[in-house]
Amino acid sequence: MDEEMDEGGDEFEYDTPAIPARTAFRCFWPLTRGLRKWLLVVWVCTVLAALAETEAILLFSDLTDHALQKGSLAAFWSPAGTWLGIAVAGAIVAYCGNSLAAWVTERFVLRLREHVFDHVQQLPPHFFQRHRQGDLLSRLTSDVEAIETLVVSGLVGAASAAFSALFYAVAAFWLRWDLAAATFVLAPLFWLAARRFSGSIKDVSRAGRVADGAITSVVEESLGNIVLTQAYDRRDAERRRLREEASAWFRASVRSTRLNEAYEQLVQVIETVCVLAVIGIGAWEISTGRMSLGQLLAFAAFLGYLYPPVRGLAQLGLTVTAATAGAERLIEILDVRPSVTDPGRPSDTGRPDGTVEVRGVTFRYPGAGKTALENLSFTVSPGELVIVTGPSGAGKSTVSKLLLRFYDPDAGEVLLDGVPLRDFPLARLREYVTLLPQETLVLHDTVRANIACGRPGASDRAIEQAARAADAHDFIVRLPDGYDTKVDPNSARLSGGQLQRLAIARAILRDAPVLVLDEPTTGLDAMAARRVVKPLRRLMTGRTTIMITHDLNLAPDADRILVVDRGRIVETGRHDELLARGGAYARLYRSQNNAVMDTGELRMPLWEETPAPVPAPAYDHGPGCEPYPPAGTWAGPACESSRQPASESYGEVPSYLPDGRPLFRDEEAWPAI
Ligand SMILES: Nc1ncnc2c1ncn2[C@@H]1O[C@H](COP(=O)(O)OP(=O)(O)OP(=O)(O)O)[C@@H](O)[C@H]1O
Repeated sequence: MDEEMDEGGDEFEYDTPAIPARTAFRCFWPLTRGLRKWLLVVWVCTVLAALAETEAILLFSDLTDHALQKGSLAAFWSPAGTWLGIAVAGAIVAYCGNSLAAWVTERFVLRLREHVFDHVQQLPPHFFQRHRQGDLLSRLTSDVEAIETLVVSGLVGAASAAFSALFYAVAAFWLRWDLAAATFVLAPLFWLAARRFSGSIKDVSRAGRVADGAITSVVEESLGNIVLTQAYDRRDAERRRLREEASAWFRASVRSTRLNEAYEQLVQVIETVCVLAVIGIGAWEISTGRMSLGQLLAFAAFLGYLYPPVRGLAQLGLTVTAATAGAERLIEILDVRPSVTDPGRPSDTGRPDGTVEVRGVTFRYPGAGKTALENLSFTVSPGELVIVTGPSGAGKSTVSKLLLRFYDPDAGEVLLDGVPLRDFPLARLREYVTLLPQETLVLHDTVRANIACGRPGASDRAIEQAARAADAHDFIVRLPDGYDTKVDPNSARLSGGQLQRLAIARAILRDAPVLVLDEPTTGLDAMAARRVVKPLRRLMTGRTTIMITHDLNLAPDADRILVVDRGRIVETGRHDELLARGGAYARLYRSQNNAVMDTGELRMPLWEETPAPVPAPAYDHGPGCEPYPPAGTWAGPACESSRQPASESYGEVPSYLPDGRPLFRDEEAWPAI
């Protein structure tokens, strides 16, 4: 991240705050809307199943005392029949309840995942720059499942366990209240044991989740950079990185198992103490004739049934505590607000003509120390091509982010046909303003779907016309399945230039009145860049185009060029005017011409370079700013040889190619589609 980020602090880079389970539960409970009646049914089923068990135990006591002890078969049939009936009914109820519980649980997970995913998709670009992708993935997958344990299974489990425990306890008290009271004295031991372990289990589970996210991040980053890894033989370094994160996960995982196991064994011991107490007291009661064997066995059975829910309740506390660690990580993301939202009262203007006005815009990235744009103003009329250029870090891409309304300016306004962007519903605004970003974005889908996402529902004919206009049709039909060939972001099947032409076809199909092109030829080799220029021209025809670029080959065609530096416009004019002025643009242009040739024959022979010792005049940004360019950064050594008085070198700028073709608008109009 940039220096200013460090100065300003990072709004996303803090430890995940600890949240009590109750708060986490309240945060996600609203998502159970519509499912709550089913939760109630699940709960009723659980209660009925517990009632059936209770009745079965009482019947068992009856059978022991009347059929077994007295050896009477006649006393067997009636309670046995009732028992069987209750067991079958209980089984059906339990089956229905458990199946319904699984349905409710999965629906909740589905809903939660969509909710978080939808939220994440609205977050501003800097959120993704400051969060590791792998960590986000882990939050969207395993942490989402953890919340389910907290909200749905946790709730149903707690209610079922509480009611089962209550029934068995009431039945035990009903059988022998004094014996029950004696054993219940030991019940708090379960609670004490759970309490003793809960803090450590939460810590270890939090550490495990963080490590899990880190592992996914390392794997994701490493595979994403596989060429770098292999070319620089970074396998050991990457393995070490993975090992570090995996070791953290290993430690957390082993510790978690140890804690859970220690808790389990402790509970077993407590249970044994309780059972022995019951048998001891029971033996004494039978010896004094105050209790029958059937009663003692039934009592022991109730205890046997009572402990799992009591234990479950205590265990549930631990599970919920562990799940809270996942909830904290999700809440941290859900608390990040999107930087822009739909207007309360959207403007109802129709399709705009495409006049874009940036009026006195100042903008600073959230958490950044310095402003990225400072009082920026310019207007682009429908059909005009304006190039925004300038040195790296000047604020060019930030302009594109404001034009697409990824952010709102801190001061000033961006307007489309005189209407502030914040008054357009976001979906409509992005129909009117199309971005062709620097990195070619490809969906994991067919070529056809990749183009069609410019205008969902477009006919095959329209898709093909767009592909033809983007000079993509020919290579598409040569693909194994033509338009139905699957491509993906890492596809080696298409070259950078082909992917770019696919993106152009998509933009042509979208047919927006305003186009924002962010470095459309950057990263392409000379041949590929040349093949992209024609389709680009077709795309731009008749639209308001704002092209952000370092590559000044298209500059002669621009109606205006804005040179931006440190967030301000430092020069504006047409290509030839600016060259003639001999200021920042001229130096930029000259430095580019002296740099690596990147678009081959597109580069125009603008002047004969004659070495001259005259230093380039410094550009003054105003009070407090360094002269432009700062020594040694702007017009580097490559420019030294070509510095010369502006009037001499840029007086006559050719506007035709050597072969007589005019620069840029040299094409026949492309038929509209
Ligand atoms: N997400 C961000 N958070 C904080 N500062 C940022 C962020 N993105 C960019 N900046 C800063 O804002 C300034 C303008 O950045 P911007 O990306 O607009 O420059 P640029 O002119 O497009 O550069 P380049 O030509 O290298 O792409 C730079 O100082 C940059 O460090």
